[in-house]
Amino acid sequence: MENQGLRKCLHVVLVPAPLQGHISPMLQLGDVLHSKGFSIIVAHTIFNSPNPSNHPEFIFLPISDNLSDHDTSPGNLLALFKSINKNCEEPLRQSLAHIMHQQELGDRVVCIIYDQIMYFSEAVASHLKLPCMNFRTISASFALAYKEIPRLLAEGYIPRQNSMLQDLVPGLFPLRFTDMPTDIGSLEDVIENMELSINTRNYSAIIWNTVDHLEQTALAQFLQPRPVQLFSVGPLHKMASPSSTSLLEVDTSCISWLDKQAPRSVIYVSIGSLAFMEEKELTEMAWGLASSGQPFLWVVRTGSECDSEWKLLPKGFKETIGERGCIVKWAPQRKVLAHDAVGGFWSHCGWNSTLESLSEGVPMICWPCLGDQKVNARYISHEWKVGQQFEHELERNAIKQAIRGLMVNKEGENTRQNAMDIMEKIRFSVNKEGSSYNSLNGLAEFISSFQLSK
Ligand SMILES: O=c1ccn([C@@H]2O[C@H](COP(=O)(O)OP(=O)(O)O[C@H]3O[C@H](CO)[C@@H](O)[C@H](O)[C@H]3O)[C@@H](O)[C@H]2O)c(=O)[nH]1
Repeated sequence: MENQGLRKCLHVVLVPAPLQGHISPMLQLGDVLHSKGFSIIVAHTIFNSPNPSNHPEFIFLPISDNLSDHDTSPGNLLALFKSINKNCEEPLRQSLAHIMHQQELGDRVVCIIYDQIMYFSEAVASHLKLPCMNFRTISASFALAYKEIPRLLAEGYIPRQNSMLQDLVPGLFPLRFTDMPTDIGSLEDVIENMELSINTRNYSAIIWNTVDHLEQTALAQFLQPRPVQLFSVGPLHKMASPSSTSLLEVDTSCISWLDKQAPRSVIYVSIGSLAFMEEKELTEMAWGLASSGQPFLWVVRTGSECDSEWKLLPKGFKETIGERGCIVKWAPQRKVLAHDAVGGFWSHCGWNSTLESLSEGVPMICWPCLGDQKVNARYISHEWKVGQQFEHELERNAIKQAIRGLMVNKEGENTRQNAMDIMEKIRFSVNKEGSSYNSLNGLAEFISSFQLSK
């Protein structure tokens, strides 16, 4: 039962991790909770701060972090997460204590919802005697694979010889050892990071940006042997307002270019906010796209030292492709994937991109780069069968064949049909009485109950 009038005075504190793939779903969660009547406080690091002007309905609370010059390249992520957890606890505690003691908020702050990476928030919640909830922006399938690493180590399955990396992992079908998340840092780092998140399990519930239809089995397995209240409320971008959650400036000019392309003819290429292509890989990708014969929209991210994406691309490429290719630094991805002209997505398989593609019925070519992406790619290609995994060296002929295989050849037709079927299931889950819709209402009731029990 909705009780929006009562909720208006209840404030929920969100603590997003300062990375694009984490901030977006947290702001979307804030948006849907706001639509359920709650007031939203976003307690964010100054480093990679979200843009408050995109969300005038939220209160933004900057937390000092000493992170101004931190590097978000993949090799430095674990160090970044450790710095955040070391530096941010006290500033968050002080900022929240301050606003809670202000007359107008009083005891109306009801709970903290924190990104899994921001686990220092648990100590803050405990200090302020607030309940807290853990928010997951990754797939449950990945979380399960990560959680199983100690078992696989104890049973002697990992580390594994290179020649046996294609074997299936016992108990984790369809994953192979090569898909396992043991490359996030050293194996010790993986274990330490995981221990930290397991040991800090004092949260009242997990909120997961996923869909039961896709991940029910992984979710159930993940929750064993210590079940906890779970709300699977994804894909959040389908339930939130379309306000921008982007940290980078979006180039919308590609939409008018897409308007001129034939339905389902365009291959969209993007590898998210963290991964980069090396110069040689960019060259191969460029000539692979050129020789595929398909129109393409390619997000080529430049480092700050290079002001034009074209400077990174091979000589003669621009002239060769003419109007057939559109290159941008950062695209309005959700709009792009929803556009009729887009027929395929060459993706790194970040979880947000995966959910965004599945929600629009766009089949994928999976080119995972880091972290959870190999697990997602395996599920996309072998469980949901909505994509084809690219496992060759990034070389122009292989790229051309993969693109034509998905976009033109007969083999892509089944993949496309599966993607359309999954799109329908996702639409059903976010509509009235669907699993995510119901889960979101359950979450709103759960949060309201914190106030009643005060
Ligand atoms: O030109 C672009 C490219 C991307 N995006 C958006 O950026 C987000 C990218 O998120 P994601 O696909 O999850 O990739 P990453 O940014 O790489 O996200 C990190 O965080 C995710 C969630 O934890 C993980 O699944 C990824 O592996 C990890 O790299 C998506 O919402 C996209 O819509 C744009 O708006 N414009």
